[in-house]
Amino acid sequence: MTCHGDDNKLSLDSIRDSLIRQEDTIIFNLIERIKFPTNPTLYKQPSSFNISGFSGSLFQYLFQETEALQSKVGRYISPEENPFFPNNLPDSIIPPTKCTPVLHSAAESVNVNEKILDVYINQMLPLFCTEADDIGNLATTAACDIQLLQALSRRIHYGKFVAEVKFRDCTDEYKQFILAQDRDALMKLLTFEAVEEMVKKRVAKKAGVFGQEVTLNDSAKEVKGKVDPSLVSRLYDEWIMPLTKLVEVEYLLRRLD
Ligand SMILES: C=C(O[C@@H]1C=C(C(=O)O)C=C[C@H]1O)C(=O)O
Repeated sequence: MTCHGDDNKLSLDSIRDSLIRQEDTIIFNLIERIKFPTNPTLYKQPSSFNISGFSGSLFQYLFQETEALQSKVGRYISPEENPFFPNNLPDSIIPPTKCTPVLHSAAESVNVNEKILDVYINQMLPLFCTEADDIGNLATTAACDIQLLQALSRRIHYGKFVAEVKFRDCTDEYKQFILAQDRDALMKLLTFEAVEEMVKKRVAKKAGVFGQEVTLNDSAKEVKGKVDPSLVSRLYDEWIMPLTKLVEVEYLLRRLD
């Protein structure tokens, strides 16, 4: 994890630049995941496969084991990373970094990964993937899921950094609504519709560019891209940005604790 430099360099522009760069990661991981069908067998609880001592789905098993291994090598030392299965994670063998904490200590209690996982399995996958099982590629499909879910989680929980900067820039305005525990007022104050419109347009454009088939035959006819740009824009509009703002509100409500 890179330190966010000294606090003076922390700005809304620098945070937004990171969100823009994270669009690439999300779109490329989405393109990789939708190579496979929904693979409902992966997420069926309890699993139709015999996983000794485990009652969840095959996907939960794979994801929990992956997070446990990543936790051992320090993934969750970074305030940018939030686990999907935070209970009983093993300690890191890597010592904590010497970065000056940017976020309020209450940031650790803001985790919307349960919502992210629910939306992902029940709404996103059926929207982007064909409904079928591909039993021969369960592990590869799950690996794509984990990469994409961690990219989505990192982006959505970046809302903590956005909220911290907005709080520092307009402390008095935010303080009055935090003390009143006024969620609606906080949501209104932190929302920038013009920025959201640019995000939706930019991710659609990126999806079109990143999803292109590249050939050496210049006369080849235009083929359908790997991912529907309008669906990527909808992903941001209906889930990613609202969940990011939810993280912002939840963080702000705890900012004066
Ligand atoms: C992330 C921000 O806060 C809100 C959420 C946005 C998003 O999720 O992309 C964009 C603008 C704001 O409505 C921001 O102001 O940049």
